[in-house]
Amino acid sequence: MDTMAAQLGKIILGSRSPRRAELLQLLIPAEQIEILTPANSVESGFQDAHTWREIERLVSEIARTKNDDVIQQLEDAGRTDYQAVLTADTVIVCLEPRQVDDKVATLHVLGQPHEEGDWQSEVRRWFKQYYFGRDHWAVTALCLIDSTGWLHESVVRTTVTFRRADLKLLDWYLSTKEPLGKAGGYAIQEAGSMFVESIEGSLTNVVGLPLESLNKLLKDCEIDTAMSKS
Ligand SMILES: Cc1cn([C@H]2C[C@H](O)[C@@H](COP(=O)(O)OP(=O)(O)OP(=O)(O)O)O2)c(=O)[nH]c1=O
Repeated sequence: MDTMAAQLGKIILGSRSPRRAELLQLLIPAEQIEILTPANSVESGFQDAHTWREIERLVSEIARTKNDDVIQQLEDAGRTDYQAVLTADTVIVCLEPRQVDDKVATLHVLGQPHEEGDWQSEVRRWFKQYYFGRDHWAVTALCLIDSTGWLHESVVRTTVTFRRADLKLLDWYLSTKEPLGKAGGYAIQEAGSMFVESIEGSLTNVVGLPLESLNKLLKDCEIDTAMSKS
C-alpha cells in the first residue's frame, strides 16, 4: 500500500461501544475513524466452554463474525476506500466456586446482563457468587482485517480482583443502571471501580479495547498510529 493511500484510508471501527471509539481515538485521529455497527452477534456456545482454549476460540470467533458483517456492509456499498476494519469482543471469565468433591476448578463465562429479564438479580448474583473477595478475568479478542483481506488477531487477558462484599454499595450500584451494556455487569472506568482492589495486566483491555495489543496489530498492518508519529 502506498503511503498516500495509507494516510487517507479510513480505519473502520465495527462497534456500537462508545468506550471502544474513545479508546481508538487515542491511537488514530478521529477524522480517520469511521464507525459502522455490526449486526448483533449471537454470543452463544459459552455454556459449554470451560477451558481457556475453548473460551478464547469462541471470543475470537465472535470478533471475526462482527468483522465479516462490517466487511459485507462495505462490499454491498461498493466501498474500497478503507485501510482496515477493527472489531472486538469482551467477556468476563470466572471460577465456579469449588464444590466439596470437585477435583478441578471450572471456568464460567459472563457476557452482558440480559436487559429484557431481571438483570438486577442476575448482576447481584454475579457479584456475590463470582466477584466479591476473589479474582476473575476480562478477556478481549481483537480482530483487524486490512483491505487486502489479511487477518490480524489477538486475545488479551487481564486479572481483576474485587474487594470483599459490600452489599449496600452493590444495591446502590445496581440502581445506577451502569451495569447495563457492560460485559460482566460492571464498568471499571466508572463507578464500578469502587469494587476493584487491584488489576494485573491491561486496564484498557477490561474496558473493551487493549491499546498495547491493538497498537502492535496496527503496526503489523503498517497503519500509522499516534505513537509512530512521535
Ligand atoms: C468489564 C467492562 C466492560 N465494558 C464494556 C465494553 C464493551 O462495550 C462491553 C463488552 O461487550 P461486547 O459484547 O464486547 O461489545 P458491545 O456489544 O458493547 O459493542 P460491539 O459488539 O458493538 O463492539 O462492556 C466496560 O465498558 N467496562 C468494563 O469494566
